[in-house]
Amino acid sequence: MPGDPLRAKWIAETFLTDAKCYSTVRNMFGFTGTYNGVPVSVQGSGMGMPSASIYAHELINEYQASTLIRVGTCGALTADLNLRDVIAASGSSTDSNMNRFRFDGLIDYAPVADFGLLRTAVEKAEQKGIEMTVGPILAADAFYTERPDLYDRLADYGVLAVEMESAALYTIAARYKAKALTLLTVSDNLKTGEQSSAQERQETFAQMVEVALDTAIV
Ligand SMILES: O=P(O)(O)O[C@H]1O[C@H](CO)[C@@H](O)[C@H]1O
Ligand SMILES: O=c1cc[nH]c(=O)[nH]1
Repeated sequence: MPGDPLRAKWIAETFLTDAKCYSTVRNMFGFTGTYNGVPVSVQGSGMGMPSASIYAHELINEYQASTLIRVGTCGALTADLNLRDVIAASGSSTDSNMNRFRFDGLIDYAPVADFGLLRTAVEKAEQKGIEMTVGPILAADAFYTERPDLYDRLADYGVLAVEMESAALYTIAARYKAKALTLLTVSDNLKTGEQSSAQERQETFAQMVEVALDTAIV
């Protein structure tokens, strides 16, 4: 599940065999094909938790999807991370109100990756010689923050990067007994101001997507 529907198209065309487009609703493309002989779908999720929540909910509850792997981009919160680094999100803090609403504001629910998927992704990355950093991230409602000080504070607590979907994905998967994982490529570094080029993004996406697909079919 990439956020960008055109990335879904690129993944289907580049990595899947006999991929067929099953949905163009809202231009949020979805494709099903096979990867190493195993049926796999790739579905855009859009940007942000409200959009991604709809696709995750329906994939699980209406199409019996049991494994959801997000392949996205993120902004690094620490200067230690370089552009194009690949991250596996073990857990996802959020500033979204969705889970506060879910738990009446009484519980700070901790959305986490499925451990089996995370372990498999780490193994697959190691086998491919792809360096992958595992750790917690932030799923933010807003792309443009007016509180960079809070991002610095999160970094003090080990939070690696910010994106906009993972907390909802992990929560919905947990709720409906599916497995979920978020893999990310660092496209920006919020501390250094570096940004990767379109060409660089594409090259690193390939590594991240291969790890995701190898993990999905185990
Ligand atoms: O590259 P994708 O998967 O869209 O992910 C990141 O990019 C978008 C913001 O530019 C947000 O969706 C964020 O989570
Ligand atoms: O800075 C960034 C880069 C990608 N995605 C985000 O949400 N933030």
